[in-house]
Amino acid sequence: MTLPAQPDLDDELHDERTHLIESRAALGRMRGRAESLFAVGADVAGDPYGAEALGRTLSRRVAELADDPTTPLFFGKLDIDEAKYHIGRRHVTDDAGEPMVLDWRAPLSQSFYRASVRDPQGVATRRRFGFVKGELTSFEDEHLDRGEELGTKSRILTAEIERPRVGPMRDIVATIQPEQDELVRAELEDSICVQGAPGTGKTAVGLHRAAYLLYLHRERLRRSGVLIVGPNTAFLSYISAVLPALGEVEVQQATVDDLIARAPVRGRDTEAATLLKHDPRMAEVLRRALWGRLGKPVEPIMVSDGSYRWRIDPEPLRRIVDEARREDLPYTVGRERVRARVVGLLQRQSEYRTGNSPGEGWLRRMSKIPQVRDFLETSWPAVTPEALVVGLLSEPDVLSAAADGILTADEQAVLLWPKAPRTVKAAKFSPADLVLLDEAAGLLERETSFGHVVVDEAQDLSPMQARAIARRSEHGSITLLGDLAQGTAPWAAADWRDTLRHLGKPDAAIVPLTIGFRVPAVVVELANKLLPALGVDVPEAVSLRRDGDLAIVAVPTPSEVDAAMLVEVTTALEHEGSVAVIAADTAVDRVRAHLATAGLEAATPDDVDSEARVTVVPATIVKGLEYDHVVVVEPAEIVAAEPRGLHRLYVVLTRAVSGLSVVHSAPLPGPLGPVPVSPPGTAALRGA
Ligand SMILES: Nc1ncnc2c1ncn2[C@@H]1O[C@H](COP(=O)(O)OP(=O)(O)OP(=O)(O)O)[C@@H](O)[C@H]1O
Repeated sequence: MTLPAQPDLDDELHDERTHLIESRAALGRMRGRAESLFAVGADVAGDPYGAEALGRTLSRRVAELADDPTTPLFFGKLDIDEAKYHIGRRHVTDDAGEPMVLDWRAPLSQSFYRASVRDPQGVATRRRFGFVKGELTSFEDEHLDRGEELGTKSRILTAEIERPRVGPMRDIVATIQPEQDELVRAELEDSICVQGAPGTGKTAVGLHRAAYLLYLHRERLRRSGVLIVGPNTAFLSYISAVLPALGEVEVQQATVDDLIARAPVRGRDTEAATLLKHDPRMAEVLRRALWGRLGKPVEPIMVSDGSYRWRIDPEPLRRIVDEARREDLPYTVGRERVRARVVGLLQRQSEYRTGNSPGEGWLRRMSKIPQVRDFLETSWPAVTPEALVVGLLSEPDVLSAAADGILTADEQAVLLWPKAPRTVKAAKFSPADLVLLDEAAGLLERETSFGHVVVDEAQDLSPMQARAIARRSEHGSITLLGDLAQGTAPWAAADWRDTLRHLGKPDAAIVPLTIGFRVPAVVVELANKLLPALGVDVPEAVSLRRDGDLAIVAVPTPSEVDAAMLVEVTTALEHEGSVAVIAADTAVDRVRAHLATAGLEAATPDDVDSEARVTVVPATIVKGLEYDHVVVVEPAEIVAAEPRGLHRLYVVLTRAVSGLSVVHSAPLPGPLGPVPVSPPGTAALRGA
């Protein structure tokens, strides 16, 4: 490793700074050219549609070329076969088109992440740059050709992961680790499932994979789209800046609830009904309820057409219905096919008798005549997802016919609404009904499929939610990210194969990530005590971080908890970085009020741009988030609040980047046991 301390190194640093200034200027010119093209775009495009499309492309290009002066334009350099390549966030070329900075996703850049002494990939020297607020301040060389390799001991990697956290998530392009890079650069066709302990970089990997795939398959994925699914809006706003910083401005982000929100939620369910509605058996019940609506044609179709009479007997009608049914099409598509075939039979009779081919108008008229409409209404009736679900949940006969042999009588009773709504429109759907509506909609019509879907915190997907995502990725691939130990939903997965099956990707590879970049070793050690009680088989996290503090603060009575919390918050505020107070949901208002009386206004977790340094976060929202210092209030209360409370506590205890304080008056939940007081890091037991 070399540091820029000697004169020749200073010269090198100077040269690198010059290259940075010149690259920024070149990027500015690229952007200028894109902006002037954008300005004249409307004039050169031949028609309004062309102008619109061109305008969109050019404005996207302008946005992609934005330069953020606070982040380095390049962060690394490769010395390969005497040639030198700077690696950065996007391609920058000089006026002659010669590369000044290579995009980190370019094939050549892969060696920056993967080359090693054992497999140098032609790299003689790998250089990493240290930056402060966009200013180049240092560099670090590994002369692979001389057997020098730093791995995770890189000073620049250490500085990056120990950096105090503030605000939203940042990209990790400068320090992606080899095992992460393999996932980021996996083929578009490959669906993968990443099982990783807290802070192992799953979210980071998923977002960088999206950016990588968009780079490599730009046109294809722009057409089909890339979707990121996260657990809640606080999480989505936390990650929202990462892809734009990588130049990707068109990726959709949504929660599963957003995806399936086809009706307003106005109703509630019992816990038992919610569970049942998320059960994959409901897919079969709905399927039967829908297809059970088909009727056997018994009447002929007889049509008077001017001086002609056409007739189709029940037998050919039955054949048409049976054949269309066997084709296994979405219900609505099948219905239209039946209509078209019936009209086709009428057309053939007409051609045979008149010797002429009837025109478009005749065909349209025949497809709408009452006889054809009535036939369809009895043998393949029109239905909406809402009508199907309302029928199932409010008509005992419909439910028992569809659920026979699938749901017990008791289960059916749990599902049935006490009173049927007067009309389908008046139905009050619960959140769980929305998964049924989405399933029903998927039976009726095919969803458009994204080219790639990244699903974060996937351990909490119910089978029915997984099916909703499967419908949106039928022709695409998936990156599934999660940690079975962090499963808090009642239907949380115990085995990734089950989730993958529901997602329609049963053969996806399951890949572990085990190096923790967030949580200090002393805190990981505490959280890991919960693992044996969580009932899942996952590898423990191994923290890269030797720094960090843990304090367990015991107070004698509940009334003293808030005061102790305030002391921890105030102490944490003496250091750089964000501070979060995480409490049981029911305690959040009280905690917030206590902070306010001390003059500390606290932000809410979805307000990532807030000036406030302290955020109060309900335990149920904190999944996927991280804060520099975390104060956990009364763990026993967090555990008691829900059936999978220990899993929730595991999530809560693994949010801290530099320090964790646990404040309690009730005994700590069993598995936490005695607290470590020895190195690594510092752990302290405080108490009144
Ligand atoms: N290669 C890396 N270099 C620098 N920082 C990294 C790297 N990988 C991950 N990190 C950082 O570690 C932290 C945790 O990453 P991330 O949130 O992606 O983990 P996760 O596995 O999704 O965690 P959780 O299970 O808690 O949701 C983030 O601050 C991220 O930027």
